[in-house]
Amino acid sequence: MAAFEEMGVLPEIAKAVDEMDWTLPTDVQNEAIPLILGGGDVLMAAETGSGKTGAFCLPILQIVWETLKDIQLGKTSKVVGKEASPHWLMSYFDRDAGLAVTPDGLRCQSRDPKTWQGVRCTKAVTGKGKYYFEATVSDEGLCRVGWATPQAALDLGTCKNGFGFGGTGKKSNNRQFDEFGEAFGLHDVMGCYLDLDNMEIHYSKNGTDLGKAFTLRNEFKNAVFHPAVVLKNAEMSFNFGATNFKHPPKGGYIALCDAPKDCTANSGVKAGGDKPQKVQHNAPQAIIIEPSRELAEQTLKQVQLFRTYIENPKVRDLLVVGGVPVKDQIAALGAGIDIVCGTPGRMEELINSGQLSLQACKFFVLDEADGLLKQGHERLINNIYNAIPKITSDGKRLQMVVCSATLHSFEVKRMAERLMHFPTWVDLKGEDSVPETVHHVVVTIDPRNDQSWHSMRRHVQTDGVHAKDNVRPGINTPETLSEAVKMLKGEYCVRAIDTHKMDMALVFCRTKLDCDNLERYFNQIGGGSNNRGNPYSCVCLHGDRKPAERKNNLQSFKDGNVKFLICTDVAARGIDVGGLPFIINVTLPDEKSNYVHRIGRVGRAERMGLAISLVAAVPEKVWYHGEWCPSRGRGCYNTRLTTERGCCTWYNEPQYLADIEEHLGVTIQQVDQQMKVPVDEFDGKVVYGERRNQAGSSYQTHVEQLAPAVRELAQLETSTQTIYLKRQYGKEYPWTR
Ligand SMILES: Nc1ncnc2c1ncn2[C@@H]1O[C@H](COP(=O)(O)OP(=O)(O)OP(=O)(O)O)[C@@H](O)[C@H]1O
Repeated sequence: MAAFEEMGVLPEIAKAVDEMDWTLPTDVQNEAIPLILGGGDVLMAAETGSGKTGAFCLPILQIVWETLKDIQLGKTSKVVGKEASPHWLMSYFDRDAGLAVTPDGLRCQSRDPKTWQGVRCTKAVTGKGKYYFEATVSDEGLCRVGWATPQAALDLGTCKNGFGFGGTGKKSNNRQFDEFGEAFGLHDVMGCYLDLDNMEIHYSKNGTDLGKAFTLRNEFKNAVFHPAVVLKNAEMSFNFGATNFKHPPKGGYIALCDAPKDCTANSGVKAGGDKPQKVQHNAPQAIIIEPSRELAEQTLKQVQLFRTYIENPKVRDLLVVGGVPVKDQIAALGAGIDIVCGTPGRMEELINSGQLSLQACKFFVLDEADGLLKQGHERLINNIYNAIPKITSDGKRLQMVVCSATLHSFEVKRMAERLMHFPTWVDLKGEDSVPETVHHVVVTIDPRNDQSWHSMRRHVQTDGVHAKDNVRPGINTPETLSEAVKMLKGEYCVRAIDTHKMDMALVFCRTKLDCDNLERYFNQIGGGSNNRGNPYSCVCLHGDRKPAERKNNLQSFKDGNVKFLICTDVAARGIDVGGLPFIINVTLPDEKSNYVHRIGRVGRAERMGLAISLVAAVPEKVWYHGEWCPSRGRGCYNTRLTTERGCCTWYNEPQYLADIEEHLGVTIQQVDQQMKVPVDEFDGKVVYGERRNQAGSSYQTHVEQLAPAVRELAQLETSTQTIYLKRQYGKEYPWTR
């Protein structure tokens, strides 16, 4: 049996995985897949390129398919068993689709803020007797509780057959709402009394009698009465008498579960029966949120590969990202969708407009969660979370999966504590770390020592922050040195490419303008963008490029049509380019976790990779357009500092480097201006982009290194034995000499 199947993965999915050449699960997959399949919340904090995407997509796809299969068959075996249960439970079948019932049948929840969602009990009383049950408000919201005949509308109290008492202090029957008792809310225990001998319905609140609410007309003489509730964005728990009541009834009332056999009736609604569960088309089972369009596309692609052999029913997925016409997404939602993967903005738009319903959602995934929080999406995450029913419509608990290579931030932990349900950390290192397959080095650029910029005839166009300053060789003002850093960085970047004969690399710049300038420079020195032999052929990926261009550029880089992808941090997280050998950081990110993500674009799936960071030894003045900048950078020439209401700041790279080193607990290897990486510095000679050589090329040097220690050990062993023999036998043996 294939390794993935042994973990409980469906054979159809395992076959697809096999065809992707994934013979063994990665460590994080080994831990996370069974946890998610088992129904747990998971925080996945494994390093970049360790296979986290598969670790959540695969089990989610499997559970979504299994649920669809159950719906297709009109039942789930577990629930059918419950419906036939001798106990008094809220019904799985006799309910509105947007209301969820816990597997024990004693708690109901609806998270639909707009419509009422109702449910009846599996059992009922009829004929004679006085019966009691308790309903406790276990989460804020609107609720109406009471008694209903099988003919009643699930929206209790809106037809003649349903009798309800609502939290606003109103009783209702046949749409007539009248003041009664008093309002009730969170934690209040409502006593519901049905007196079939005197044909009356009473209520109590926390043990205090509120009096008679209804007198039942003669037509109800032999009617069947089920406990019933209707909720709007609320939750109630029920006790039909299986456990001790909070406020035991007086006056001859008995618990419903003690009702004599001849006075009880069962619900007529069964699985696949006259009221099949409605499937809401625009209500997917899984919502996956990604911080960028590219990442959302990539994750959905993974789902699509996994579902290659999944049939009958098929699992339908949808990409929900901005920058493309929303009408296609609405049409797809209307036709029926099971898994939605997208970016926060468009997702919010569709949810708020009611086009995307969260009623059937059972998986809420936040990929690159720390990135989403840093982008300011906490409010949106909370809103979505609050709108999803915490108990899914088939009685299971909502599962949350949160992942990133850098999850160890206070914000993520706080969010996890608030939203997740006893999450398990799948965290192989316990801290943010760099995979062994990533070699990372820094090159210091010091224009005071390297004065080649004095006589540069051609250089990358700089970003213009010093346009109004007097900068020229010979005066070592901070502004001149800053301008020199910008000029030198272009040269060092080209030198890194030449030295390592790079023909595929991601190049990270700080701003969109820096990306555009570097792209132009690469094309200039390489003979133009149309030159097929351009050794520096490149495209850009950043937020100012149109979605279609971004998509094409990423694809042509992945396909090897261009050698370099010059990008901002938009491509730092998650982007997976198979076997990418190199990245260059033209400027270090000011956010230390982004360093981990950027360099993690190499060294993925056991391939070796090299990351070179160019670090200025002197401060560099750079653009910093905040919300105070009216154009947010476009055509902005305000070169004053932010402290003077301007849009520039001094960037201190040595400080950022120190922060990154402290965060990772390592000193990053420095290399000289020629950027040669010593071959024995890491684990022997490696070929970047190729698979990691576990014992191959470095084996020889290992033997040489260990030989003296082994010789010493052998000598110690000999002398120990000699001493033993001498002591034991008191004379020298010839072979011990
Ligand atoms: N079991 C496996 N066997 C072989 N390759 C795998 C396996 N799992 C994942 N991969 C490959 O490893 C690469 C990295 O996987 P993935 O993109 O899921 O990493 P990640 O942990 O999400 O990284 P990041 O933190 O950068 O987003 C992908 O190319 C993927 O196809």
